[in-house]
Amino acid sequence: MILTNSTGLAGVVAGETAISTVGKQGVGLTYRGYTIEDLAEHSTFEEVAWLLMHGELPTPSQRDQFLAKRIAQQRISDEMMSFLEQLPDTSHPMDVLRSGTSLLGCWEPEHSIDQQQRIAARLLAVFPSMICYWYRFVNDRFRIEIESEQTTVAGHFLQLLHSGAPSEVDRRALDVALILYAEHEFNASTFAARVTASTGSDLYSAICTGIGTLRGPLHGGANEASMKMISNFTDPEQAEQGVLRRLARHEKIMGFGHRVYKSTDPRSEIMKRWALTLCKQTRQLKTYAVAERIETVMQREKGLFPNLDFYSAVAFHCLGIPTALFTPLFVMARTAGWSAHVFEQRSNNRLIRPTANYIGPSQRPLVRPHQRT
Ligand SMILES: CC(=O)SCCNC(=O)CCNC(=O)[C@H](O)C(C)(C)COP(=O)(O)OP(=O)(O)OC[C@H]1O[C@@H](n2cnc3c(N)ncnc32)[C@H](O)[C@@H]1OP(=O)(O)O
Ligand SMILES: O=C([O-])CC(=O)C(=O)O
Repeated sequence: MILTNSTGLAGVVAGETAISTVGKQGVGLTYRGYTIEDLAEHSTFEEVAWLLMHGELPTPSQRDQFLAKRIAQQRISDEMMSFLEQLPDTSHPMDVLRSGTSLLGCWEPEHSIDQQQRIAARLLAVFPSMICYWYRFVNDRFRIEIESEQTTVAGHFLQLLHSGAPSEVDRRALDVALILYAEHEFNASTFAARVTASTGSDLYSAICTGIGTLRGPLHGGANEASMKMISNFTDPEQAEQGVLRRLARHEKIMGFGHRVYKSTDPRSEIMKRWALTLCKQTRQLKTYAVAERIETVMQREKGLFPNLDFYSAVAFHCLGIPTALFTPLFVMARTAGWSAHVFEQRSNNRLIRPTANYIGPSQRPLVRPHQRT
């Protein structure tokens, strides 16, 4: 038996994957052999989702069919709308997505593994509709039309959120963020989803597992937490003092550090450029300056670099996206990666069930209730 005392399974190889490489020798990211830089420059989120779930980039006709299917599958039923309207206004949008996924699993269950690609595509198409319908109902008391002429997830999401077609720059900025968020090897939520899949469970359950695991601030919740922190500061000097005070209290600064990358997160460099473009466009250069100063202070004081969540938060903010919807955007993208991992797990499955090193009391006689003090 192999025993590891690595807390958090750091550095432990927990399986094999052909989907992505993260930080080989501490740097770089590829999806199915393509670098993240090439994909972010020349591809689209829908092509990347196809690549992850099918293993190869789509041909032009496969891509067009996938886009057409996305439009056909973005609808939500009257029952779903009525369910969303009944949720408490105070619900966290991640809880809304997790519950919506569960319900969809009741209404459109996965009866056999042949349906897995169709269900994954349906989830990718329906999440923007689900979250925007709920968000606009709760905040504006307005029942939005779910149909839009947008062919992409990014365009559809922005159109439903803002009740108007996004500019091409805005749509592409979100599209690139979705590409960068789509997949990341055995991160916590993907690994959790694979554990669920390994028991022979259905795809909806694995996605619910992923959403629940992603929600925490040490993982996907960090983009929301980053923005809340950035918003506290009105200028770079105030940001520097604020971060120094937090570090002195041994607090973590959300959006910094990574388990696998050692010197930089390659996705952050791409997202930082988009954040600058969007901050210029919306005249929010002060927000960008605050973010850059936090980056400088973290590098100087802790030798830590921003991860994807940090500048994504700045970019999403400039796109007019409410902070509470930042982590749901991560879900919309990572559903492609989670699904690809579930398919891969299923294709060569063995129950994932490690063992624990027992550190509790040694065997002892039962103390009867009247003897307990
Ligand atoms: C897309 C994503 O999900 S990326 C991750 C998003 N999460 C975050 O941004 C949350 C903030 N970051 C962190 O909490 C961590 O860096 C993690 C969870 C990402 C990685 O954690 P681990 O590999 O377990 O590193 P760990 O938390 O043990 O940190 C190692 C040391 O660096 C410090 N450190 C790590 N990240 C940070 C941070 N963001 N702020 C301040 N200190 C930090 C820790 O305090 C610890 O210091 P110590 O050795 O003096 O106690
Ligand atoms: O890989 C990780 O641990 C976290 C991460 O960056 C991701 O899931 O995108």
